[in-house]
Amino acid sequence: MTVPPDDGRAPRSVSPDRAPATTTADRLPHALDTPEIAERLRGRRPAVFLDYDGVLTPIVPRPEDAIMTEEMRGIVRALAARCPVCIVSGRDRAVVAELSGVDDLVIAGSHGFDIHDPQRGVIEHEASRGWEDLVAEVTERVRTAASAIEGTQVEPKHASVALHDRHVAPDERPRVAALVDEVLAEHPGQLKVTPGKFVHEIQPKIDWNKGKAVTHLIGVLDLDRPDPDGRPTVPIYLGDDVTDEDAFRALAERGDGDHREPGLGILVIDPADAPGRETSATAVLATVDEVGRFLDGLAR
Ligand SMILES: O=P(O)(O)OC[C@H]1O[C@H](O[C@H]2O[C@H](CO)[C@@H](O)[C@H](O)[C@H]2O)[C@H](O)[C@@H](O)[C@@H]1O
Repeated sequence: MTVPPDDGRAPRSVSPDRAPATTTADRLPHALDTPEIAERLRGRRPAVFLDYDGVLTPIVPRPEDAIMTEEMRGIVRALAARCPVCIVSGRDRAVVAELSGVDDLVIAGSHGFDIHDPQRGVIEHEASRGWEDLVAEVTERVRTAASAIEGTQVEPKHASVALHDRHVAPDERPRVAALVDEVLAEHPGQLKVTPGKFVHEIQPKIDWNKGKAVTHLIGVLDLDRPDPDGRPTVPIYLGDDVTDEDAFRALAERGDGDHREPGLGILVIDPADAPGRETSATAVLATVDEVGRFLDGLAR
């Protein structure tokens, strides 16, 4: 295992019994270097949950250009032939299916609000519906107001609206934040905003997130039961964003005093870019290429 430089704090381990609740990105072991991950998976089956942007594709200037490469597609398909694989994205699931070119996987789109399994169809849950009119109204409001701010991009989604400001002049970005605050204030208690990479995600204020979606999927897909070879399942979640922390936490909390295998959270980030980033992940991968190598290793 790679041990970060000694600064007086205990080094981070991927072993669940010694893992603190959170750490910082620069203190995480590297997922390709640590034998502890292979150890945790020995005699067990992985179930892999994959965020899309920043994990399966690099972050690019325009959302519509984040197309998964043929190579990554091949790796994901090979992995899906060996174990359960689901994509869990902030994007709409139809968009994930289109950009990834993979339509035979379980996809939890719209931050887990909209889940679909090619075998079971739409997977219902407590946050599946009831917010449609609110989201439609807010999308229109944001679209109209954002047209006055140069460089904004509005991405309407199934259960949210994303207001991108990557191409807004830095001194104009406070106007975007003020617009988001205004919209939230117009719907007291009904909306929440989740931060992302140069994007404000306005969603219904419902206690639902990627962590809850992953936990729900583990139940629906019956992953807490041994597989046909009698192996227990270790869920693994790979993500790069703040919204992925809900999933890291959900997996870290599993197995605490119950019969289930605790999961592994893998943060995809170059720790040099965000050394102080607090995380509940258990290991790190620095790039999308490293994600490919890690998944390729799991698929063999
Ligand atoms: O949960 P994810 O699959 O990671 O999706 C998060 C958001 O990703 C997209 O926006 C981000 O990636 C774009 C392409 O690299 C980039 O141009 C943008 O600046 C990023 O914020 C997507 O457009 C959003 O809807 C997702 O919620």
